[in-house]
Amino acid sequence: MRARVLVADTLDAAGVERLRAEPELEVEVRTGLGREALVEAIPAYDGLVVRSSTQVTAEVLEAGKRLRVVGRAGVGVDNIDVEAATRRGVLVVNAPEGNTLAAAEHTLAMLLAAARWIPQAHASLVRDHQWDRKRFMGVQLQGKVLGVVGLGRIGSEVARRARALGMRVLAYDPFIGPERAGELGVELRELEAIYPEADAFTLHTPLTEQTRHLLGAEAFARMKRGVILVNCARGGLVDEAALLAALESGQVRAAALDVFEEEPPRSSPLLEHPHVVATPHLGASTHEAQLHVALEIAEQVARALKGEPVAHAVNAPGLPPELARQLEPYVRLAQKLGELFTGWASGAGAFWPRVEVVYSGSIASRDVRPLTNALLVGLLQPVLQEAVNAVNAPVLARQRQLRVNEVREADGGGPGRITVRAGGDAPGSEGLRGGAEAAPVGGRSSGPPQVSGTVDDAGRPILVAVDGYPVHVSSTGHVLLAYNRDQPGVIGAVGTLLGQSGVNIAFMQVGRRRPGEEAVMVLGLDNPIPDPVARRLREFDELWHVVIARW
Ligand SMILES: NC(=O)c1ccc[n+]([C@@H]2O[C@H](COP(=O)([O-])OP(=O)(O)OC[C@H]3O[C@@H](n4cnc5c(N)ncnc54)[C@H](O)[C@@H]3O)[C@@H](O)[C@H]2O)c1
Ligand SMILES: O=C(O)[C@H](O)COP(=O)(O)O
Repeated sequence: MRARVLVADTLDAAGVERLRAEPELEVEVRTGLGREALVEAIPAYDGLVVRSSTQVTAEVLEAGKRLRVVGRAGVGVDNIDVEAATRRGVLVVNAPEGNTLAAAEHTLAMLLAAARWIPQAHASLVRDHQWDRKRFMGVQLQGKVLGVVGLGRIGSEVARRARALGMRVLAYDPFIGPERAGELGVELRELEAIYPEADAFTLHTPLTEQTRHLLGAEAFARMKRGVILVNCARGGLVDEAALLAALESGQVRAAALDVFEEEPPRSSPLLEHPHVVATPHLGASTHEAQLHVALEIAEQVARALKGEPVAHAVNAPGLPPELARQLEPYVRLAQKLGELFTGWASGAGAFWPRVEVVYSGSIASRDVRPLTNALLVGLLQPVLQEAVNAVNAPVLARQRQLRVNEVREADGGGPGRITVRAGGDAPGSEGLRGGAEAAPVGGRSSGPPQVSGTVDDAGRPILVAVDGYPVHVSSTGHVLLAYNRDQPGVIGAVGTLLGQSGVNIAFMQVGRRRPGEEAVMVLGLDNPIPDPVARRLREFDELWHVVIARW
């Protein structure tokens, strides 16, 4: 069945075409759906594409039983309940680069408009037919101080342009280092220190619980009298009631607003104020920006629905495309090892609350977060009813107090190798199960479980060791894993029983350290082992820890 994608906000036609070019996608454009209509429609879709108008609430996500990805054609994801999406395993992707220049240019346009009363003068001349050259006295920007709050993509481009206008730029961004500020010719300051210095302020942070009402009555009171405020980021960053009061008192000379706490703003007194310059959330509205974000999001939504790695995942670790391609075989390997580990470990009824993953060889020096995520998917999926994926696996692991400790062994070159083993201290972790040390719950006769794998030149996952015993399993399918006593007749007896039950053995390997001692047996099977046969295998005296799994 083809995956269905709903485009719920206006998206450049090129983006819709890009999605429609995917043969396995069926795309529908239905803009302007209200809350109820969206909740009713969403169960039929696997992907949803929005801009800032559609509210992707927990209710929408809950209703979207098939939903796998929400694409935001733009930067801000404050209209998407990312937490709810993560809990439900829905990937959220955005297109953060396509509209940077549009938003930066709009910010400058708004700053200049407010400094020179351009919309007010235009309305006076064109609408009221007044030739009034005294009322609209402006202020010069050259030599003035601009306070930039948030020196990310847009803030940086605004700072560059403000510098070109001859402004001194002071910036507040706790997550940006002085080197970056230095490159931009910007001075980093605490916000408090910028208040009394800046002639104009411009906001460029995301709207989060930390930044909501970042500028309120107290902040306005500390600013220079006659300051200009520009907000082309998010309405919620400013306490609008406090801004209105500051405009009325003249503390704020002018406010240039592209965004509002409520959009569209219903009967906001700010819109009536003569010192307000306003646009209806047009920061990203250039042909160029819309084309870029539409193509960027279409590409990512298509990739996500095909199960391919994406560049701008908001709620899962993202990787640059090249690195993602290189790591892809190891992602598959990590998930397979996770599944096998869970099967092997639970074979004796044991539950291992702590797991250690060791990365060695060429992958040891890479960003291994996607691999650990894939491992979590593999560890959890066999024991959970709900669908587990790279988005919700960390949340589900936390809920189940499963901790994975990453260990990297020096990169000695050669192909990457992943070993998953029981135990290992998760740094900073609380004691598990009432403070007990990492220990299996249940019994196991053959020591802590451990599985290791690598990938071959074709990118196929290879199982190379079980509990430290060397094996080499490359083909995929059903496998039987067991410990056996290394003595004549055991392997033959297993083969006979399986043969009599119609189970064909594709290959057989025995990993042993010394002849005559215990060994690990791995059998590749063309068909699954029926339960009664599995039971009889478990009754063999010379065979123990019999596990039927998939590789
Ligand atoms: N008006 C529009 O149409 C329009 C268009 C594009 C983007 N936006 C909005 O502009 C904002 C910035 O977008 P961007 O692409 O530059 O994002 P970005 O992620 O590149 O930059 C945001 C910056 O804010 C900083 N930041 C986060 N919390 C902060 C805090 N508490 N105090 C100070 N700085 C903080 C981050 O460190 C980061 O550098 C977003 O809110 C986005 O939604 C609006
Ligand atoms: O965060 C963004 O990208 C902007 O606010 C643009 O929003 P829009 O896609 O609704 O124009």
